[in-house]
Amino acid sequence: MDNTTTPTILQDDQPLDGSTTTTLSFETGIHPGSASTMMDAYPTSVLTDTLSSFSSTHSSLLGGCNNNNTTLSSMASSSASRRSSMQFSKQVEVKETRDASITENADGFLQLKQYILKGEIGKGAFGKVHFAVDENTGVGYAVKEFSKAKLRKKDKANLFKLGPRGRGRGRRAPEAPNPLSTESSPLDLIRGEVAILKKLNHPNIVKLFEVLDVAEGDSMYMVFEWCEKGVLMPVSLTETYDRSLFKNSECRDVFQQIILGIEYLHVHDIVHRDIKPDNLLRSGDGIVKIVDFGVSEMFDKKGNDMTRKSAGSPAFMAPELCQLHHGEVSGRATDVWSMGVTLYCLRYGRLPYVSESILEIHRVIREENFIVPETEMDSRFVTLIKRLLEKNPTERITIEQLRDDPWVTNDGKEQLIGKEENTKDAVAELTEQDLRDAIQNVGSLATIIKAVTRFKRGIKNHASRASVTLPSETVVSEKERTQDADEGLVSNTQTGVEPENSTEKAKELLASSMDRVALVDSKLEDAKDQHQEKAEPEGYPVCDIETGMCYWMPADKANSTSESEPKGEAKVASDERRKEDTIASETTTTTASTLAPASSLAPASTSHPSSPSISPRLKPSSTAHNSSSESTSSEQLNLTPGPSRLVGKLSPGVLAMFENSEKSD
Ligand SMILES: Nc1ncnc2c1ncn2[C@@H]1O[C@H](COP(=O)(O)OP(=O)(O)OP(=O)(O)O)[C@@H](O)[C@H]1O
Repeated sequence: MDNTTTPTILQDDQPLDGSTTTTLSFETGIHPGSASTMMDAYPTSVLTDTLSSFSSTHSSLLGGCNNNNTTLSSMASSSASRRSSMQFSKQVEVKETRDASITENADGFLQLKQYILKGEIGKGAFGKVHFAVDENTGVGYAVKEFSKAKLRKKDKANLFKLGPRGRGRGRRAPEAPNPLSTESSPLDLIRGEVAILKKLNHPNIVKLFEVLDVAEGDSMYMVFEWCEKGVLMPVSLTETYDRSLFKNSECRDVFQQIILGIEYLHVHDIVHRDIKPDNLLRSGDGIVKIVDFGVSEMFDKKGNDMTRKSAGSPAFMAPELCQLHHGEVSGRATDVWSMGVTLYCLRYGRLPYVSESILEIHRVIREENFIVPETEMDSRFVTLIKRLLEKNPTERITIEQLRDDPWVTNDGKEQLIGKEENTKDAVAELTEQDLRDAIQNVGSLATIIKAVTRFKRGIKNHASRASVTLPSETVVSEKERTQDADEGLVSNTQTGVEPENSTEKAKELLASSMDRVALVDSKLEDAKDQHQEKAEPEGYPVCDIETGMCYWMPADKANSTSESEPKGEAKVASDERRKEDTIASETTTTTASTLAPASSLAPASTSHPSSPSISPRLKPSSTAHNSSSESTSSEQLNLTPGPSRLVGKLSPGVLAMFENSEKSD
């Protein structure tokens, strides 16, 4: 850890670099209406050739940009208003467009609906960020592009890491059924993030206006409020340099805005989990905007913020997250830690903990203490930063306590607006209406119910083909629900089943089953890749969804139950994954004892403690789902179960049914 740099600590009105002129202060006007606006606002590294090519020739278009927030106001007035009352804008409806197209307009710019993409202003992990102007209104936006392929890959990786409930960008509570994750549209890959952003209406949180999927091609887009002044400050993860951008008072003002934004999130049971200067942008009038809710989490139970998940940037991660198998931690407390690291960066221009490698930085964060430069003269700041970067999360300062902190309030002279006013303007909980809207966005309710019905029918048909006996109670209720769903919600009411219950159940089942299918698909894809590389004999991958192992099944061994010795297996599931619920546990309670006799089904012994139950997936001709396989026995279907109760649940029949249902829907 470097401790050689010694930032000069300055009084309230002095810039931290000790200079008398401010190079990038909030008062420094970045004037809208010319391409140089963006040149000033963004580090040159993120401005690409694309941008420079349009800057001179098309400045008129940019000049037409009519952002409401580009009126520059002084820092003093905006911070004063933040302390008395804040301007909460009206909640905007987030539009979803699923069949957008992207074309080149007469001026040579790409056009996405009414948005003219003027140039690249940044790069994210999943694609570029463009500056765009609405051709009708002249308002500027930041349009974030996502590669669907990259998102899918990440989503599948998340399935293994987190289980089906914790997938996607932006997550809902793990225990909650997630009707938003049915992935019937590519937009569902970002639905968690969209669902969170839809709920939020706060001056310090970036606004989302529209999400668009371009059916042809790999891209989809999120249209955000344009934060004209770009990132708050660039932070190097390895360098220890002094970068003095903020006056002491500016530093306080920025931190106050971060507190207000995070308080708003926390009160509404959302943790951001990736607070860092990179994710803090500024609008034209210097208002701090928290962005990037890609790893954020929304909790269903009021006040409960315990999570097992790790997310965020290593240098900003709380010590309790910097260890394997860390168990449940408070999401709110981890956000507060990241705020502490961010404040340290703002004040001293560098990170409190630096290291060349992730493992090392985790160790440093866990075990070492940061250094407060000797030149620091404000004891209030020293006390505050120590309370923020307190290693014990239960002793760490809370947002509530931050409100009264002497440095934050400048000894009470610069109080924050009240908590009630700050947090009033949000939809705190997902309502029934929200769920309905979300479902309508991924397809009509009828389609969902149809898909669930087909799925359940498939399970039942398959179960009977595999000599599986469903417990009578389950069979009856399955039958009832199937009929209900077949006949629509009206007949649900007629049969005494509450529509909501039935719908909820349907959504839950569909989400769970689609998760399961995605899981198997992704495992099979990995296994296929591996074996293609090794030039294995003709065959196909099979997957044991119980143990999470994938195997290569040579074609000639396909029907031989005694030849199912795995080889070349790829271990793909974690212990956590194995603990995840299963389709069986939600739909039927098939047990090993209800399966066909072990003699006809049991595989040869394997090197694994739990012998694999192998379900062929999209197997070529001999066992593919076709009319002849409809009536085959479990043996012919190559259901080679171990003790798993899941045998037969994800066989070709069920999977093919899903594929067909996806196509037809
Ligand atoms: N709303 C916005 N207004 C202006 N510039 C933005 C906006 N959003 C992003 N940018 C620019 O694009 C860059 C990349 O942003 P983005 O959030 O995509 O990156 P990221 O942190 O890698 O996120 P992710 O991991 O979600 O892709 C930012 O650093 C910023 O320069």
